[in-house]
Amino acid sequence: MVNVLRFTDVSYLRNGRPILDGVDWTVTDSDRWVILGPNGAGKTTVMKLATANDYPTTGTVDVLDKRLGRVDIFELRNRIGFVSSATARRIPANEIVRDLVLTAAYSVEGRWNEHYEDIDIRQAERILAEWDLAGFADHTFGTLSDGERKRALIARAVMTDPEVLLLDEPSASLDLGARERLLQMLSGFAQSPSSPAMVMVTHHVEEIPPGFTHVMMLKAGRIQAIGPMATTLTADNLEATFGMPFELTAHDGRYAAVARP
Ligand SMILES: Nc1ncnc2c1ncn2[C@@H]1O[C@H](COP(=O)(O)OP(=O)(O)OP(=O)(O)O)[C@@H](O)[C@H]1O
Repeated sequence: MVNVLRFTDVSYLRNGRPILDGVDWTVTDSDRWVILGPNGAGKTTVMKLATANDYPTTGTVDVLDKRLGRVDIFELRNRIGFVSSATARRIPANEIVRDLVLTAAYSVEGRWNEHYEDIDIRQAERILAEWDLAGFADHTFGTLSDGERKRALIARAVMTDPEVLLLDEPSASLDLGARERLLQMLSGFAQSPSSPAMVMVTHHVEEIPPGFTHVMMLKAGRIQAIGPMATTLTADNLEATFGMPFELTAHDGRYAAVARP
């Protein structure tokens, strides 16, 4: 078991306000984590630290066994897969989907003068098929639906064989069918022993893919509950995190929560 992420007593202050406070969290290579919490709880800030895009104010963050602040973060970022709505905004609308995935191996957006190896081309084709994008390989990113875009960004993120895959609200804005298709794929990916550690931010228990093993529940920058999914995702912890009582049901590894009257 290898530690992929380790937060030790992490705080993150802005304008004198704690955005994160006393966060202790360890992710090992076989873990699949969900970070759940209301708007403004600090979920995206956790992702910023976990992707080496920012530093804690106090406490320490180790990413892939390297202490932030002491390591060349560019070397580290090549080993991290990250998908967020901001990632999508950086992709030119005329980028060809096959190139979008293929160029990840060379850490550039847009295809320039790289000489691609056959092995990379085969890997890109395999990953496109795995994420149900084979039929879109020659399409441009700008013509894809939201669901197809999300899958294309995940395909790009896994192209480099990252040691951790971080997804910030991957199913936000998707219609029911697109969401369910994405969740099925994420669930399959999460359950494969060859997949990297995964961390996914969401607002909704309905969006937790089966196969995710742990949950961190954040409220106002502090951990409200943390641990294995089965024992930590409870109606009581949801109430403590979201500030209202819920009826929580679980069926075949999927969860649903509705307000208790
Ligand atoms: N650099 C910053 N400067 C000032 N305030 C910040 C900064 N970064 C985050 N915040 C504030 O910290 C709080 C937590 O933000 P964050 O984006 O991490 O929350 P979140 O849980 O991801 O929210 P959402 O679910 O709405 O995306 C918010 O109130 C936000 O306005």
